[in-house]
Amino acid sequence: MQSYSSQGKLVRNGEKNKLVICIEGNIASGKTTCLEYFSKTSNIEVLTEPVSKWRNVRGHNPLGLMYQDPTRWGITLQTYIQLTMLDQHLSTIVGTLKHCTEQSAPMRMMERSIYSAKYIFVENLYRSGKMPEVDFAVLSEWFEWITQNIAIPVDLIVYLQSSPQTCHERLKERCREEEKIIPLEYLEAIHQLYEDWLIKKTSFNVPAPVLVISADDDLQKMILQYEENREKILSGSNV
Ligand SMILES: Nc1ncnc2c1ncn2[C@@H]1O[C@H](COP(=O)(O)OP(=O)(O)O)[C@@H](O)[C@H]1O
Ligand SMILES: Nc1ccn([C@H]2C[C@H](O)[C@@H](COP(=O)(O)O)O2)c(=O)n1
Repeated sequence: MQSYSSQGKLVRNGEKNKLVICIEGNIASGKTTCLEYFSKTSNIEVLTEPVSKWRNVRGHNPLGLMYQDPTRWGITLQTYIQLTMLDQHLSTIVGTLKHCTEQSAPMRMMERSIYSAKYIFVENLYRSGKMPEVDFAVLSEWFEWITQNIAIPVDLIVYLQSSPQTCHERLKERCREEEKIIPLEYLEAIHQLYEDWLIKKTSFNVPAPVLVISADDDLQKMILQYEENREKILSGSNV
């Protein structure tokens, strides 16, 4: 079922009252770990990035191909990521949420968003000279059509702000096959784009208030920070 917003954008039925929180941050900054922690909370639907799809679409691995040859495969991966992120933004809550009551509206916590896919990763490929101008133009046309015609509400962005060095250490520990060739400079470029977007707010539209959590700490300290910020996060507020 669908309807239209006051701006004429397509809206999925029943989506209007649901809080949407996006967890943003560099590669291996701890987003999935954060989502796992909050998945134990009642009434939260957690959506991690569909990385398994990016590694296997009908037997092909666009994530691996992109790291091997970004100029050739960047558009392939990013087109697919844009589709899968849109699918996540629009998907309806599945299954029964733990202890869901009528008084407390269900909440969705997502890893990243269609916005960071474009403003961070596509932008990085383009600025670093690894995405041909025509590929960038086509992706931009798609992104603009989607965001102008479909309501993609986000209520709060939680930015896990971490140093590129920390991410590099964690990435090596996680040891995802495709990512073994990622140099520190790549994480530095992604970090800078995130800072310009969410901290300095000088690059692109920020679709929601931003709550910044420093993410260089060990796991125990991160849990303390999540608890300190729990109320803000669950009410979709950064103040
Ligand atoms: N606060 C932390 N301290 C140390 N290691 C961490 C911390 N948070 C996550 N990790 C580890 O770092 C790696 C990347 O974390 P992950 O949550 O997968 O990051 P992301 O989802 O942002 O890519 C994983 O191996 C994870 O176990
Ligand atoms: N738009 C995107 C989003 C993610 N990636 C890459 C970066 C990582 O190698 C992998 C998963 O990210 P993580 O959750 O570990 O931060 O996908 C990309 O290239 N473009």
